[in-house]
Amino acid sequence: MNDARPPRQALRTLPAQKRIALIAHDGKKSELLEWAERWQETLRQHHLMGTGTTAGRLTQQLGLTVEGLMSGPLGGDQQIGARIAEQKLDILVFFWDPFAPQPHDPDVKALLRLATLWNVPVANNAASADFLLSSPYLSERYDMSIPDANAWASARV
Ligand SMILES: O=C(CO)COP(=O)(O)O
Repeated sequence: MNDARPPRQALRTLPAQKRIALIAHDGKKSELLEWAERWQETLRQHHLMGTGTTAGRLTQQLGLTVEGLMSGPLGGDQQIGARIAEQKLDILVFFWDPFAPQPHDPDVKALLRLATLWNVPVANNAASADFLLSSPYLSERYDMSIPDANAWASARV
């Protein structure tokens, strides 16, 4: 089995104003909307993005400005994953539904894998999202470790 791993870690500093992705599967959308309503004043201070339907609901029901990407089953999870790989996302709030298999389950798994790999803070439910948004790091710069992509590439040529 290939067990290659990045040989070194690099430093990444998250900005004080965070780029936050908000995503919910259909069975969890009302829960996310309720949660976001409670946190809307805090959320307004950051840059928000989301998969198509989730972003549309947040804008329509709460008046939040949310950059809407493609709907999840059409590639939205992959777009958020690409933001992570490019260090353009700081926090992921993803209420995925443990009771409903999704047609795009491989995309969901890929997104969660990239978030873990790149050390992105993730909340999968309302309680973990409460903890994340009440962290003092939310409104401060924050230093963290990520895989050193250059060291990884040069170790493999
Ligand atoms: O399916 C999703 C995440 O996997 C969410 O997509 P929508 O926000 O477009 O419903």
